[in-house]
Amino acid sequence: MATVLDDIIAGVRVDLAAREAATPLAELKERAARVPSALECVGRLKLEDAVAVIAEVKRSSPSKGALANIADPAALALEYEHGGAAAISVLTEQRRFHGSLADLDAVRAKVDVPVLRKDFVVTPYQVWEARAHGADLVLLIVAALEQTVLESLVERVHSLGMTALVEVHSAEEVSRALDAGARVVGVNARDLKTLEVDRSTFARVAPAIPDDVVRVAESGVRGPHDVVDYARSGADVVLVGEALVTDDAPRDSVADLVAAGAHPSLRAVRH
Ligand SMILES: O=C(O)c1ccccc1NCC(=O)[C@H](O)[C@H](O)COP(=O)(O)O
Repeated sequence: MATVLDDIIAGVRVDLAAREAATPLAELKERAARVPSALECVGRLKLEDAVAVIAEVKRSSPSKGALANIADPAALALEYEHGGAAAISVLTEQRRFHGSLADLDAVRAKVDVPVLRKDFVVTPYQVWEARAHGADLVLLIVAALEQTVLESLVERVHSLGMTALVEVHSAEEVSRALDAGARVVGVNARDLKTLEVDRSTFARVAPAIPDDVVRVAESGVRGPHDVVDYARSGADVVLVGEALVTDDAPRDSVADLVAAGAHPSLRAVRH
């Protein structure tokens, strides 16, 4: 039986075919050559004494439906940046998340911190698109990719100067991510088959991620206490969407998460 992830990817492939027909790869490559180089991300995400926050621009989701009417994604991203976000995640998938490459362009033009293209990337064309639209980071989901494809996509992301955020759900997938050359690994608490969020997934899976790799806890952060819990389980970074887009004061909320991640009581845990 097809999973939610399978359905999402089927739609992504249809939309991708239309974009490939409209914009040849050669044109994308020319555009990619004209945009500023990708920002270095590993150092900005693995901080000495604090948990970094990646704040997400997320209008809608398969699990919750419509979340927020984000008329100006760049303005929201700027609020996040002013709140102390280390990077901005922009969902570019259209059908289920109501995102777009135009959102990525708008955010890229507004903020100075790294920008993540958050999508269901299954071909090199989408990696070139990410770079052509100014992304610094690209999400690659292990569960969505054969190992040889994952390896070639990680290689392509890194060869274009970007950083792959390789998403896993189990220790076995961590091995695959590391074999593929991941330097940043995200453990998603959301099961992409059932859409259930289980925050304890991070604590189970993170020990399989070596210390020199950036550990990202994705999904399920409701507030500062979840940042603290993820940090105690070894997170270097938290990636937060819903809690921020449904908040009236996203800048303050990001600042609260950043402050929680920098709390002195976490220093002993992180050393
Ligand atoms: O959010 C969903 O419903 C979803 C469903 C299927 C695949 C991916 C999905 N979300 C992508 C994400 O990983 C989250 O947007 C991200 O981790 C932030 O999560 P949250 O803070 O819980 O919104």
